[in-house]
Amino acid sequence: MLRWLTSGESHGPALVGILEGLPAGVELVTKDVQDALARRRLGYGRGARMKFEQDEVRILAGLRLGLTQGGPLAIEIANTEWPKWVDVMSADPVPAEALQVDAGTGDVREIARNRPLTRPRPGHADLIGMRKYAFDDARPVLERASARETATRVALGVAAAKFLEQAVGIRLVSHVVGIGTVDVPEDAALPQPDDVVRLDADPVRCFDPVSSAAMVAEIDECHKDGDTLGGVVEVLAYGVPSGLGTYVQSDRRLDARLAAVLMGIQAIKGVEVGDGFRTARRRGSQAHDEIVRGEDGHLHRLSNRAGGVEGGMSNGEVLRVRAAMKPISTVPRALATVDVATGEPAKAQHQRSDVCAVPPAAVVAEAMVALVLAEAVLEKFGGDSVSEVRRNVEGYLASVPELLR
Ligand SMILES: Cc1cc2nc3c(=O)[nH]c(=O)nc-3n(C[C@H](O)[C@H](O)[C@H](O)COP(=O)(O)O)c2cc1C
Ligand SMILES: C=C(O[C@@H]1CC(C(=O)O)=C[C@@H](OP(=O)(O)O)[C@H]1O)C(=O)O
Repeated sequence: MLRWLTSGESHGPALVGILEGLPAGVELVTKDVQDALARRRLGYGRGARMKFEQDEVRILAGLRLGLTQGGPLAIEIANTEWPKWVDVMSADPVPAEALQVDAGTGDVREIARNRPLTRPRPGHADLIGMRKYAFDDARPVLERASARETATRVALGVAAAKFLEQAVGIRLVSHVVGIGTVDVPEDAALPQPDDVVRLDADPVRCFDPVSSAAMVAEIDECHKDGDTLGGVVEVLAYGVPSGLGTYVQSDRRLDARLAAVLMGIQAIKGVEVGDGFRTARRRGSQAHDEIVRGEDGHLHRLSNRAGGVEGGMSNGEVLRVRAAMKPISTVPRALATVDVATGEPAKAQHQRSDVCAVPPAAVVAEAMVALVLAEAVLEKFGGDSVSEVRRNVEGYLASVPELLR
């Protein structure tokens, strides 16, 4: 059983992630996590915070001399901006003067940090979080609802991805297929895992240069208009053996589990497996992936519209899932709201924000797919060490009858 949990606030001293159930013997070093976190910070349209804030990674437990030990992996991601937040986010009570609106310095940023947030943003968690947890200030809501938390999921996802590659040969890659009104053409080439360097270099993590330029132009236009954008990301997993997940119980279906973790990412409002919504508009003869026996004697598909999942199980083709992200809710041209301290109409609170965070959402989605695949691999094959899992995978593949291969 693989399970994970994250903790931490957006402006707290550190985020912490725990991943339990990973076998021993996964090769992992701190730099692997740092590289993935750096990738999550990329993306044209990200706000000022991404420039000055640094993630400081410390692997606290579960790893020794570059190998997982079988115990829970604990990763801390400290925030270099913490000194500015020690009073506002202090775990223990602080003297009232420390929280006064300008704390005596006259610094506008400090005033903004200390001021109670009472003008909830439509589309963010502010209003309902205040109502539900009985807060008169949205600060605690946005601190935990913030997608800063996704840094932890990306860190844990690195460990899962390393396990998948080393034990099973599964490799993942993520990219952006839509921002605003710009979509990558349906017949555009799919990136391979080794294309990650090219994707990192693209301003919007898009594999199609023409679409990428149009996406950048749309972000520029939107920024000028004081507005924000969403889009669509895609995750591909190569080398997934068939038989992960099952049709026998709905909550054990691989597609259901992928959808749940993708929907669990902040601002994701839709998920597609394979051609998803496009498949729904096709006739059956154009929707499914016909089966043929190739010259090698093995069964092959003539297409992969299903995205590598049939009957809730991986079918051995490339796994392909998409997630749709709504536009950022902190809209600079602030939306109408009500100041809940006075009951008066107001403009929603806005200090700064990303204009578009679709590229980092792709990296987060990839991490979540890695975690679910690692969980499904361990469920199907079991094993307490990488070598044991590898042996079990090989044993299963060898046991598949000739005519079903
Ligand atoms: C990587 C990433 C970065 C985000 N950056 C911002 C941001 O700068 N400002 C903002 O208002 N929302 C941002 N969001 C979206 C909010 O976290 C999200 O809208 C909020 O949690 C409410 O979404 P929900 O209704 O899906 O929970 C970001 C989301 C992701 C995944
Ligand atoms: C810090 C990150 O993303 C943040 C996610 C976020 C939100 O509301 O989700 C709002 C922004 O923070 P702030 O409101 O402080 O400017 C983003 O910068 C990150 O991804 O590391």
